[in-house]
Amino acid sequence: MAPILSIEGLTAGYGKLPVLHDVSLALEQGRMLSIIGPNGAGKTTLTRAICGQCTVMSGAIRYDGRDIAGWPGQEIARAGIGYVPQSNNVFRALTVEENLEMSSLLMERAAQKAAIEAAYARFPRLTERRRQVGASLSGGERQMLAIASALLSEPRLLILDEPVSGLAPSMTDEVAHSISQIAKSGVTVVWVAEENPQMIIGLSDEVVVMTTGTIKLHQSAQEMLAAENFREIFLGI
Ligand SMILES: Nc1ncnc2c1ncn2[C@@H]1O[C@H](COP(=O)(O)OP(=O)(O)OP(=O)(O)O)[C@@H](O)[C@H]1O
Repeated sequence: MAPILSIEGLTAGYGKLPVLHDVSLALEQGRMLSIIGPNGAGKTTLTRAICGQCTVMSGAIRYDGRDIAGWPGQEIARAGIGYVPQSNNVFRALTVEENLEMSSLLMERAAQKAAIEAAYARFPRLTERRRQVGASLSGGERQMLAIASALLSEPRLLILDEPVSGLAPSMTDEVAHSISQIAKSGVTVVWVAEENPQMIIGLSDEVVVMTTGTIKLHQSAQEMLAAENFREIFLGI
């Protein structure tokens, strides 16, 4: 099967400054990939490059067979890639319900209603808070809303930047469980993980370790967890 995402020799960054250097990566449909690495390794920049939010200097980003490198973010979203950045990912002044409506504006009314109900079914916590504004949600509830909003357009690839960082342990478990369910439903998930790497890798199929704008290691989650130098990989990188 051809990979749903295939990155070849990608150099990308901000303005004229490259941050990613010659990055190559392939991911099959339905897999869950976690990206780990120290601060400044380029994890966020890699997710931004895929989603059309930084400058691609060279290389290809093939999604579903098409080279989307350099496409505007909106077209990439329309092609089926959902993106949840780490912060500023909900409309803070709007209620939960209004956030979901905003993210499904282009749908027909009946389809929109059904999609929003499906979002509440997936995240029951949001149902209880449907009249609360984004700014008043807890960190975990905000991530749930951001993920629910991204799912409304039914992406086949969902990219999440540190969705559980800074959350309380019980919220971390709840959000991580939801993401795992999303992956089980057939959506390909790319997940940037900073905290709780062991738990996140345990839920993933594959792991990429990044350092200084390059991919240092790409292996199965099982291999990574079984590696004798597992702790070194995290503490040493
Ligand atoms: N908007 C920007 N403009 C210029 N340089 C940037 C910008 N955003 C990030 N960088 C630089 O790109 C490099 C990689 O940052 P990036 O955020 O991708 O790393 P990261 O692995 O996600 O780390 P962190 O976990 O700290 O977010 C850093 O040196 C950072 O300073």
